[in-house]
Amino acid sequence: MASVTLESLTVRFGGLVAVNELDLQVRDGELRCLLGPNGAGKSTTLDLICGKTRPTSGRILLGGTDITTLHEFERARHGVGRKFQTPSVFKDLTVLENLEVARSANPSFLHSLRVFRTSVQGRIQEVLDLVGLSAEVATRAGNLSHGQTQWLEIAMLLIQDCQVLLMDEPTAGMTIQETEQTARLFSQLRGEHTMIVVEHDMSFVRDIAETVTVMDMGKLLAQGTIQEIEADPKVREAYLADTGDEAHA
Ligand SMILES: Nc1ncnc2c1ncn2[C@@H]1O[C@H](COP(=O)(O)OP(=O)(O)OP(=O)(O)O)[C@@H](O)[C@H]1O
Repeated sequence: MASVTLESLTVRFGGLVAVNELDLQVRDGELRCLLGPNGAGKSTTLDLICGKTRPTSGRILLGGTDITTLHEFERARHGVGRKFQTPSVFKDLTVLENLEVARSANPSFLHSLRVFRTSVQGRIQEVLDLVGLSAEVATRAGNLSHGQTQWLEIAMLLIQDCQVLLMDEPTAGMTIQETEQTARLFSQLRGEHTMIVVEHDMSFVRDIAETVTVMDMGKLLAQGTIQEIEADPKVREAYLADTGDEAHA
């Protein structure tokens, strides 16, 4: 079970309440889009879930387990993976070497046994196929395109068996083709992983969205299908007018 539940989650930075009594429930295997204007608290919410930031109050549950007080590395061991806006791949290593390093960053008992090496290699191949990097195994990560670098970083989370994928603006800087390929990848990951995706690209959100959550000033502003969200006057006022995307709403 990898559902994510936030209960009245709050974090203060001095006088600023960046996330304010946020309640959120994301089902096991769901792909949830998180929208909102700049400074709404979206990235901070991901920081709270992965353990980079500690809440002032409230609870975070993974499945039935309260992970609120766990350190970031302990949450990673529970399968929580975070992809930041700036990719953190090793540029001097090949695609394959990056995946091997990622795999060894989360060693399990079975992983270290020789007999399982073939299955690890099989899994690496499976992940490479999934993210579309099979032809690039020997390419230095520094020579990948921007989109390929993002996919490699996602592959590094998948190879660590992350059940929960927290993605912060995964398509930022991508070409239209790369964005479309990322939408296809996310559709394949849906059902297998619980995903929370912060995005500003509304056409991408329309392609991938099931339920959309909109935040504003640290609070939940609206939640529903993309059609409901785009028709919601509160959302149009607080957010969509800013994205230049209101014509589609
Ligand atoms: N470590 C921190 N210390 C102090 N203030 C912070 C910290 N992290 C975030 N903030 C503030 O909290 C608020 C929410 O920031 P956050 O980055 O979560 O917004 P966001 O919705 O992700 O915005 P954007 O779409 O611009 O990335 C902002 O006012 C930000 O300046």
